[in-house]
Amino acid sequence: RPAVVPGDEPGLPELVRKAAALQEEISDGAAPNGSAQQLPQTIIIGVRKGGTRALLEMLSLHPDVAAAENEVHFFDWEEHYSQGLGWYLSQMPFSAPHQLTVEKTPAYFTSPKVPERVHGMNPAIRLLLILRDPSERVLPDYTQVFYNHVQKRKPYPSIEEFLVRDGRLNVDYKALNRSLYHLHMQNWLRFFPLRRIHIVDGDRLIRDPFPEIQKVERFLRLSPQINASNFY
Ligand SMILES: Nc1ncnc2c1ncn2[C@@H]1O[C@H](COP(=O)(O)OS(=O)(=O)O)[C@@H](OP(=O)(O)O)[C@H]1O
Repeated sequence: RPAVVPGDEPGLPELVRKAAALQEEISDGAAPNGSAQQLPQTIIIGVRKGGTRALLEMLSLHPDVAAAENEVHFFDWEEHYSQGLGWYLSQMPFSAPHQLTVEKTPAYFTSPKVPERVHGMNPAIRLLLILRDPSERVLPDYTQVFYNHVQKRKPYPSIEEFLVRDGRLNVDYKALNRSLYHLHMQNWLRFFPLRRIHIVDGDRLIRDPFPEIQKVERFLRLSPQINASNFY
């Protein structure tokens, strides 16, 4: 249970006013077809290697969704966060007023400062979190770094050397620590009630994506537009 359950709406009118002012400043009247950049109304916060790219691509099938192509790293990288919401807005795609803007940055889930910062932007935001079997997830997390080293012809320790230290599981190993979902979840629940966080089952998303995507549509209050025939 969250220690603090903030009310949903306080601060929102102020945010909307700020965002409108920023949009005007940034889009400079040059937006195509009356579209504009909007701050995201939903964020895929993680987990790294959980299937975040697949989820974003699937969600992009919906005509009322506009997705930022790249990982923005606004709330977790100081050099971005220090530039303020205007910078964040400038990273968003142009969208029609009825569209939802979404960005995905998997590192948000495990960055302790991020929940408070996201809450500061919009306490009513809807968060998407895709999780998969935590022990399986560690492997691609290790493998990505391993391959980076191989490409540069640099040596890299075996995964066993990272996972076990002094005969015990090494929870300080980053790839393993990211799989300790309950620890990271506690940070989010201090700022957001559980009903604001929709958890996608990443293992099911691979086996049978359509039902998982239908749940996401309902959570985001999108009309049901994605079909079973979109998946083959
Ligand atoms: N439908 C579908 N299509 C393609 N890939 C899928 C899909 N569902 C899940 N996955 C698996 O997602 C893993 C990559 O996760 P992310 O996109 O979150 O990675 S990253 O954090 O952005 O680097 C990556 O896992 P590994 O194969 O274990 O590396 C993908 O296989």
